[in-house]
Amino acid sequence: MDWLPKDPRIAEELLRLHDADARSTAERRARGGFKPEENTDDIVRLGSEYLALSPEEGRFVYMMAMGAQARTVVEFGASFGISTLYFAAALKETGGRLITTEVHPDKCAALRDTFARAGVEDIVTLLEGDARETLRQVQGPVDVLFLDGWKSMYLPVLDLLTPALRPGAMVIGDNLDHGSAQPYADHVSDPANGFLTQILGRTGLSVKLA
Ligand SMILES: C[S@@+](CC[C@H](N)C(=O)[O-])C[C@H]1O[C@@H](n2cnc3c(N)ncnc32)[C@H](O)[C@@H]1O
Repeated sequence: MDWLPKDPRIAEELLRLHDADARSTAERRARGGFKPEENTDDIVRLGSEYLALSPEEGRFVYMMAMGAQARTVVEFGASFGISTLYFAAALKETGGRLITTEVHPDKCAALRDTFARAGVEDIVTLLEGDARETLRQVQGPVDVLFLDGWKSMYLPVLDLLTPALRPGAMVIGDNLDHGSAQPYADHVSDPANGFLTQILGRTGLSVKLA
């Protein structure tokens, strides 16, 4: 890992989580990977899977939050908190806050412990439950929206939060190579819907037009 956020408690938690993710991914590969019917939006079955950002992707979302000098970031899909901690590191520097979401109860319990160890409880609010419901309470203006929950829900979550996004807000959609993210990719790729979008590898980077 060539870079980690400078905050020592966040860096230590990230090292632990990346290591645990690598072990869990190796075990899954040894079992033959996901079976086609497992690679679905099945919340309970994937409750022990990290499905997390790589260190490079984590650095990317940190850079986006820092570049935007974000005060409010919203995350759809925390899992065990790897992306969450990269955002929290940036927000510690910008003086901002992060609202994150997770539906799996075991993951929510683990997240609360992680946030305490990393010392970011005052920056991060975890909304436990289905983000399509819990995010209804978000007040704008939102500077950065990160989409990394189940891909078929990207567009409903974006629709829910679009009124709260400030002009120029950034929307980062991970894994747009998944077929179920296509309705979202089509929506943000049409400027008539109020976004300009660049696809970088499998990540969509969109900006909300004024
Ligand atoms: C790809 S993982 C997120 C990985 C995480 N961003 C990271 O980098 O560590 C997707 C997560 O979204 C959660 N999720 C899926 N649908 C959800 C929903 N409707 N509401 C809240 N969380 C959801 C899943 O339980 C899963 O933990």
